Amino acid sequence: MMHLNLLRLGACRVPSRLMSTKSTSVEINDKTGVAILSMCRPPVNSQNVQFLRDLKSSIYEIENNKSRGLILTSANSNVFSAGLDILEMYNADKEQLGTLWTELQNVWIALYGSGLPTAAAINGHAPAGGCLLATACEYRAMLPNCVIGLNETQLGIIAPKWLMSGYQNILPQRLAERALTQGRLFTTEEALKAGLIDEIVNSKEEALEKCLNFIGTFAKVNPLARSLTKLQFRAANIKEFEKIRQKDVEDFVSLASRPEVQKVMGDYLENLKKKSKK
Ligand SMILES: CCCCCCCCCC/C=C\CC(=O)SCCNC(=O)CCNC(=O)[C@H](O)C(C)(C)COP(=O)(O)OP(=O)(O)OC[C@H]1O[C@@H](n2cnc3c(N)ncnc32)[C@H](O)[C@@H]1OP(=O)(O)O
Repeated sequence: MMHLNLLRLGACRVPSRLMSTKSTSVEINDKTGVAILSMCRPPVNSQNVQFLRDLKSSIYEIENNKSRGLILTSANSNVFSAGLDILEMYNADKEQLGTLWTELQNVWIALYGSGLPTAAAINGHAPAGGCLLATACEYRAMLPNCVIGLNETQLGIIAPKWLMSGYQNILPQRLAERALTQGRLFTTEEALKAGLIDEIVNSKEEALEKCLNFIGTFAKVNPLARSLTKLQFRAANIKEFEKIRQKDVEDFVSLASRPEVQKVMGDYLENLKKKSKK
């Protein structure tokens, strides 16, 4: 209840500090100390190089400002994030592909490895890279009638191990393996049943409130002890990722630049465009 009141106050009277980049905005409520990081790259928060750089710098800024927690959400009305910007991968040269993948890695490690309590207010669809961001957080509240999941195999591509880490942290091994091999997109209701999200909410405001309440559960816990404990759970995945980081970029570039993969991207884009014009 106290957190709810603080949130309400935050909407009107409590001073808050604002920071923004071209495609993100951050509001830190001075009373709660919690930062709300909104992704705002219309129409679907697709992840291009600039967007990923903005996201990374906002995450580090929040971390360096000693905020009490980070809530990730979207400024768009029905999409949390549509994942990697396929337009930026299609017909791109190897250098551009390498840069895109490096920036995706940078954002993931910034969020997954953050010592702060992190929560995702998933106010829209979260396929592929959108799911990656949500599952890098510690808690998820999601609106009904949306989808979330790692659908890479449906696109004929493979999500590398680090990209599956968040998923594997959350889902039982058997379920994670099945969902990843099927490239399954879960509806909100299925995601709750599977444990991929923590709560279904009726509005973005309620999602933010639930996230704030989650972060509030650590109010009496020593922040350093909390953070080190969290990172102990994540250390093996982070270490594994650091070992293969450069090779992973090379593998991605080699896969994504193959003519048959480029053709899949072109066809996929065309279908997306046809669908959006209907
Ligand atoms: C595809 C092959 C990639 C091969 C590379 C190898 C990679 C290996 C590891 C993989 C790791 C991450 C992969 C990814 O993240 S790939 C991206 C996967 N994303 C998706 O499959 C989501 C696609 N989008 C949707 O399903 C829907 O857009 C939505 C998110 C459910 C929202 O639906 P909507 O009805 O609200 O909006 P819609 O009309 O579909 O779209 C509006 C406009 O946005 C364009 N658009 C949508 N998604 C993307 C995207 N990911 N990249 C670029 N552009 C996108 C869409 O085309 C519409 O544009 P326009 O209005 O027609 O111009």
